[in-house]
Formats: sequence, C-alpha cells, structure tokens
Amino acid sequence: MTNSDRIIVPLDVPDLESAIALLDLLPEVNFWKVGLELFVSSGAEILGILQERQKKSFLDLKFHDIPNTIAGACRSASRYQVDLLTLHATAGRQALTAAKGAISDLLSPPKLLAITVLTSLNARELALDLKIPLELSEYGLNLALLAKESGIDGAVCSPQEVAQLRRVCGEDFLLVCPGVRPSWSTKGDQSRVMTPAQALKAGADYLVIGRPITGAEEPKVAWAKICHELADI
Ligand SMILES: O=c1ccn([C@@H]2O[C@H](COP(=O)(O)O)[C@@H](O)[C@H]2O)c(=O)[nH]1
Repeated sequence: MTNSDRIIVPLDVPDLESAIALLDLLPEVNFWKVGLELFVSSGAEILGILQERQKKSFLDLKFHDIPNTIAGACRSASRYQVDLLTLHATAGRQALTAAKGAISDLLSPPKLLAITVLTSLNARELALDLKIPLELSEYGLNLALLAKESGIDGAVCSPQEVAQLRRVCGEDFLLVCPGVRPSWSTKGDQSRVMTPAQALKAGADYLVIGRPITGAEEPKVAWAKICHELADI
C-alpha cells in the first residue's frame, strides 16, 4: 500500500449530486468516507456507487445508543458492504460487545472503529464543559482500551494521541486519524491537529483529510500536494 492509499477523503457534502461531482473530480482517491451530512440527506445510494467504482468506503455514522439498538444498527449497516464503520466508545462495554457480536457471523463484516475523543474538542472543554476528570490523553487511551477489550477492531483518535495508542494497543489495532491539517491549510473547527506526515510517522494507519482537499480552490492540486508530502516518509 502506498501512503496515498492511507488517505480517506470525506464526502461531507449536502447531496448525492455534489458527492458524485467530487468522485468524478478526484478519481485518484481510493478511499471515501460517508458521514452524517450525506447519509441523512441522501441515504445509502452513494455506498452502492462507491462499490460500482471499486472504491473503499468508510461509513462514519458514529452510533451512540443502548446495546440492542447499536447491535441492530451495525447489522443493518453491514448490508452495504462498507470497509469501516464507527460507533462511540462512550456507548460503553456492553454496547461495544453487542456491536461486534451482531456482525461476527457475517462473511465480510466491516471493521468496527470506536470514536475516542472527538478531534474538535480541546482539554479545556473536556474538563470544564464535559466534566471529565482525566487528562485528555488518558481519557482517550482508556476509551481505546475499552474498545479493544470489547473486541472492536480499532479506534478513531487525533494524531496527537496516536503514538501513545499505537504503543499501548499494539500493531494490530487499527488507528484512524481525522484532525489532519497540512501546514498550508487552516484548522477550522478541529482542535488537536498534526500534519499528514507527522500523523503517519506517529503511527496512524489511515488519515481522514477533508476540507484541506475538498474545500481547496483546486482539490486535485491539494490532493497531489499532500501525496507529494507523504511520498518519502
Ligand atoms: O473525532 C473525529 C471523528 C470524525 N471526524 C470526521 O472526520 C472528518 C474530518 O474532516 P475535515 O474536513 O478534515 O475536518 C469529518 O467528516 C468529521 O466528521 C472528525 O473530524 N473527528
């Protein structure tokens, strides 16, 4: 796998037409993410289109519910033959275990990823608004370990925590990092960021890079620039 195959681009657009326009504009992208905005507006059709085009897909619906509901949602989502699927680690051990159990008899189930601490949050918000008494990195690590113990395949974390998670959770635990910003792009609403090269060197398996590419004046140029930055690491 080349480093550009490690980049997942989110289709964070309001409708199917805009999503297809992005696929057409960036045929060199092999891994696409479908999140809440597109799925809520347009449903699952985009997942069939990605399959037809032989692209890998990441369904990022971040399930957060009681065990029975999460299990059913994971089973339903598996029908779409997606490669990755997310749920929140904070749903708890029983929900994580139920999610894994609900898809374990399928022939090619998606890999389940647990969201740890959203990359938009900073330490101050975690402590003052959410009243989490742990350091952010310790909290994230605990959530990743809970997911691993519950049979979940990997975690979504910020690049700032990925080295620690890699060290503690091991090589087989899939680590996917949003919150990735090239030095030449703006952070926007992301708090805990690193550049693509830093994130890969720190141990990420995949990088989710959206607006620096899709919001660029010339998305093809932005994509090529990031791939170039990752070519020699
Ligand atoms: O902690 C998280 C979990 C998921 N995301 C998603 O990743 C992309 C990031 O897009 P950018 O435009 O590169 O900011 C987006 O779809 C989020 O829903 C995340 O950012 N942080």
